Amino acid sequence: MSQPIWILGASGYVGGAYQRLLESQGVPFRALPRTDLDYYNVDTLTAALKEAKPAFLVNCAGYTGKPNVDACELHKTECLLGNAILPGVLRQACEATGTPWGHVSSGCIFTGRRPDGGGLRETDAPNFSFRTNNCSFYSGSKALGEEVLAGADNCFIWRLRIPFNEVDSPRNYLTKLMRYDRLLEAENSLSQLEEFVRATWECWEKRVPFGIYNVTNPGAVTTREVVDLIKKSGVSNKDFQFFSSESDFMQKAAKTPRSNCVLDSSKLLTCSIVMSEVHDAIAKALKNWKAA
Ligand SMILES: NC(=O)C1=CN([C@@H]2O[C@H](COP(=O)(O)OP(=O)(O)OC[C@H]3O[C@@H](n4cnc5c(N)ncnc54)[C@H](OP(=O)(O)O)[C@@H]3O)[C@@H](O)[C@H]2O)C=CC1
Ligand SMILES: Cc1cn([C@H]2C[C@H](O)[C@@H](COP(=O)(O)OP(=O)(O)O[C@H]3O[C@@H](C)C(=O)[C@@H](O)[C@H]3O)O2)c(=O)[nH]c1=O
Repeated sequence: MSQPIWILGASGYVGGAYQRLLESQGVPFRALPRTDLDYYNVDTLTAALKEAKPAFLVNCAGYTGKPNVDACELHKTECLLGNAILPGVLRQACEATGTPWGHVSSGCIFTGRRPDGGGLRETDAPNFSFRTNNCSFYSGSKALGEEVLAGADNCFIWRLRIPFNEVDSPRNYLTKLMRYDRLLEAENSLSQLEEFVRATWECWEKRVPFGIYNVTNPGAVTTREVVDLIKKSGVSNKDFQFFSSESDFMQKAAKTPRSNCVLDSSKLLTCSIVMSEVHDAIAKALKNWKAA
């Protein structure tokens, strides 16, 4: 029998969804918190991988900032360690031991769309990063994390983007929109959390080629469209107020700019990994809305 899958960052929002998925599929796994294994130490991690020989490692560990990425502006060391250094440590240890693995990256290393109006692809260079000097510290650190993984053997880079599902929670994009006093009008790709983890797991199950994948629900949605879906569902009938512009948002509610972007997720589809259309996924979450 193959060895259990390892999950780093299993105690987090994304890692929790991974645990639920593997549990539901009866796939043996080990959740490895930092307190049990110092996975930032390349020698410690390499030795542990050599001994346990996991069939696959999923990296859901990273530094996101709480309640949102504004906090990364105040915790730059943690942010760099979790998002830029850690992927390099994992690469070194996984390459040394021949361990296949997947890394949860973020679509927030992009802004806007492609110049031709299409969604940003896996082949496009990040345009919201320290290199382009227009980003939040969080986005810059995630783009560095991808740079560190360029050309890595045996590695998937999965880009998640503003997760949501049907469970009311401060980490859920739908909850955030219902709780913020005022909203930023923007166009974005989003990832339904359970569809994201299922799609990433399918990458490994189907042995699709290693490399970068945009793991977002096909299509794009504006904040106003999401608000309309919320109202239509009856989950909230709040009188939603909007900022007059991005600079109004920056002045009144944010410490650092946000990435608003549209990703093209067709590469995933070419591997026969299907996610539902984004408006449908939001409507479904709202239809099944429940307390945490
Ligand atoms: N949530 C989001 O909106 C999005 C998240 N992502 C990415 O997904 C990954 C997981 O995010 P999410 O689950 O939301 O994050 P959480 O903060 O909920 O969980 C992250 C987990 O990472 C581990 N960890 C390792 N180093 C650190 C550190 N320095 N500070 C804090 N936690 C650390 C912890 O697990 P333990 O203590 O068990 O080791 C923690 O539970 C991150 O890489 C993030 O960049 C990408 C796009 C959107
Ligand atoms: C603070 C704030 C945000 N917003 C908008 C901005 C943005 O479009 C959306 C989410 O912004 P937040 O500040 O809540 O979340 P933020 O921390 O920017 O979320 C990001 O987290 C990291 C971990 C990622 O990787 C990103 O993909 C994304 O999910 O809500 C408002 O409308 N009003 C507000 O008052």
